[in-house]
Amino acid sequence: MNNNDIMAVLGQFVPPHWARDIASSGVVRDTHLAQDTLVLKLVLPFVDYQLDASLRQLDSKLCQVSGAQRVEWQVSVDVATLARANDAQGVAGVRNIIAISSGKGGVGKSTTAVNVALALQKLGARVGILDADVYGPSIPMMLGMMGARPVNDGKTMVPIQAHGLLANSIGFLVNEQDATIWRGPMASKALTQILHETRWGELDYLIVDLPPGTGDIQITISQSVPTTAAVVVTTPQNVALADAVKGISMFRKVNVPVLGVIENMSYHICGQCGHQEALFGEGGGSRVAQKNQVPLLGQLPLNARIGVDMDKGRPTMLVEPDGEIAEQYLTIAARIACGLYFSGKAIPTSLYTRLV
Ligand SMILES: Nc1ncnc2c1ncn2[C@@H]1O[C@H](COP(=O)(O)OP(=O)(O)OP(=O)(O)O)[C@@H](O)[C@H]1O
Repeated sequence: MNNNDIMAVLGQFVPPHWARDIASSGVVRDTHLAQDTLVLKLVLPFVDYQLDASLRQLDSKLCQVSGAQRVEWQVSVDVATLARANDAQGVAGVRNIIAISSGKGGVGKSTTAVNVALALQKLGARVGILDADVYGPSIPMMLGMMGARPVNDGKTMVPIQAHGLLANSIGFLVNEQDATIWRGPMASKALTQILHETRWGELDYLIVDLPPGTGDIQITISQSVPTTAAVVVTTPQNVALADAVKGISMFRKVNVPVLGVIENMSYHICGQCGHQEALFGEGGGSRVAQKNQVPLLGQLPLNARIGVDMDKGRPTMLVEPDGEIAEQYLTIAARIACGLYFSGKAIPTSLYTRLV
């Protein structure tokens, strides 16, 4: 067996969502023949969705060049730490922080943040979620954890565990009325404290649900969280799209890379006849994405079940894990994870130092 022939086959294949082919992505750790089986060991620095199926397309070619009868793919994940925006110092144990934002309120940013976090987890990552929406923390409700209180030893907090996610929110710590009167610097100070004083353990991705808008408060918070990259959620209405553009430019001003745009409530599917209708116009999200040279990461339907279930603390990813909507969240999560890796610069993952 000639290894160069095998790498040549792998070098011609770019899996969906990837920016480079398998050979030049540096993920191939070992190739060897075990009797009539070609064993290929890959270690991915990001989580992916449905990679196995696409790798299978290479089997016959690989058998041809290696003389093997079958191919065994051994794929595992060790998520890389990517350089943070502005080379900011990281949070102990947290490899990557992804901010989810929206220029406008009520577009489904928190709904998307929770479902994307659960999707990343389903793809094999260790995931946390930080509710930075100081003026309307909705993560406790969306995770079905209203009234929960993180255990506090005076210095650090143990995050709330919900459906396998580690979560913290201002909503777990103070009354909503108290938070809403905070001004920008106080809100961002409180948030920085929560971020650094939570015992996150080891996380591959920490999803941060930012407050909606593009004003001073959002800028201060974006700068006080050592973000790796951001995602902008919008709906297709013109007003929301205009604010999404503002969101993208806000992140660019503070040098935070934007991984792409998610269009929520893109179209409505009639519960009776299945008819699909673009209630708020078509193509808005993709126009914004194209114009600003970022990918459109996905389009989610306006679906009463997403809203009703979420408001009861039952995210769609959990209620219908094998449904069409879950599949869309999984694809979006894979695009985010791949985009983060291929657009960033991997840095050494520092050893987890326990906060004491
Ligand atoms: N795709 C969807 N289909 C139907 N309902 C949705 C969808 N996405 C979100 N919703 C519902 O819309 C409402 C607003 O969603 P959410 O709280 O996630 O928005 P938001 O952008 O985070 O709002 P804000 O930041 O202003 O608090 C919620 O009741 C939620 O359940």
